[in-house]
Amino acid sequence: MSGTTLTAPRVLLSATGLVKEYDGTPVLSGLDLDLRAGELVSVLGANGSGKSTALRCVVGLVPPTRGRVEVAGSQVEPGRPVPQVAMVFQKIHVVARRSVLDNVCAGAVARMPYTRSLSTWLFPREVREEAMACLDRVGLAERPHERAGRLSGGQQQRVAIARALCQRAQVLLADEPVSALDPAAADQVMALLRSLADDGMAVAAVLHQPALARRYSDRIVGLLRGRVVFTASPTALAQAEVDRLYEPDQRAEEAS
Ligand SMILES: Nc1ncnc2c1ncn2[C@@H]1O[C@H](COP(=O)(O)OP(=O)(O)OP(=O)(O)O)[C@@H](O)[C@H]1O
Repeated sequence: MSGTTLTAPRVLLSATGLVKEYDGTPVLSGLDLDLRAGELVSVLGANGSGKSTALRCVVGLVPPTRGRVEVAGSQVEPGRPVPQVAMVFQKIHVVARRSVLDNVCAGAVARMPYTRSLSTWLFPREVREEAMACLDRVGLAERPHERAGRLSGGQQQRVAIARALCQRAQVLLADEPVSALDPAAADQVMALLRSLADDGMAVAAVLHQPALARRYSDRIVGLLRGRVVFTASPTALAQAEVDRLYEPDQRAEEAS
C-alpha cells in the first residue's frame, strides 16, 4: 500500500427523481442524473425524449413537477436558477450588437451590486479583466472589441461559454451546443468543453452526434421517453444500446 488515498470526484450537481408533466403528460418520468467535477457527460436521445427539458429543469429554467436538484450539496429551490450552474444553447444567445467583451462581462451581472448592473455599458475594470481572462481561456482574446454578431457561429458559441466562465459557474449544461456548427467548429467546441471538464468543471452536453459523444465524454447517458435507460463509458457502451434510442418502435411508443 502506498498510503495514497484515492477519492471519488466530487458530485457538483445531483438531480433525483425529476418528473415534468405538461398538461398531465409526462415528459420526464423520474430522471436521476449526477454530474461530478472533472467529467464530461453526454446525453443522447431521440427528438422529444426529454433531453432539453431535463437540462432546463436542472438549471432552473423550468420547475420540475416533482423531484429535487442539489448543487454542491445544497438543495436548490425548484425553478430558481443558481449562479454555479450555467447553460449554453444550440441557438446561440449572444447580444449581436454588443462587443464580445460586453457579452462575456454579462456573466458577472448576477454578482454585481444592483446599481452597477443597471449600467452594463460600464462594467467595472475588475469584471472586464476577468472577462478577458475568460476570453483567453476559450481562444478569443484577440477580438474583445468586435461586435459579437460579426463572429462565426463557432466563435459565438465560445463567447457564450466564456460568459458562463465569467459567471464562475462550476457546472456547464450545453443543449445541442454543436448542432448548428460545421464539423471543424463542432470539434473545436467539443474540445473546449472537454478541456473545461479536465480543469475541474462538471459538463453535460446534449448531443445528436453519438460519434462526438464517444470521442469526448467520460460517460454517455441515454434517454428514452423521459427516463435514463443507460449510463456507460464510451468504451463499455454497445452500439446496439445507442441504436435502440432511435428505433421507430421505441419512438412510436413514445408518441402513444
Ligand atoms: N413548454 C412545453 N409545453 C408543452 N410541452 C412541451 C413543452 N416543452 C417541451 N414539451 C414537450 O416535451 C417533450 C420533450 O421535449 P424536449 O424538448 O425536452 O425533447 P428533446 O429530447 O430535447 O427533443 P429535441 O431533440 O427535438 O430537442 C416533447 O414532446 C415536447 O413537445
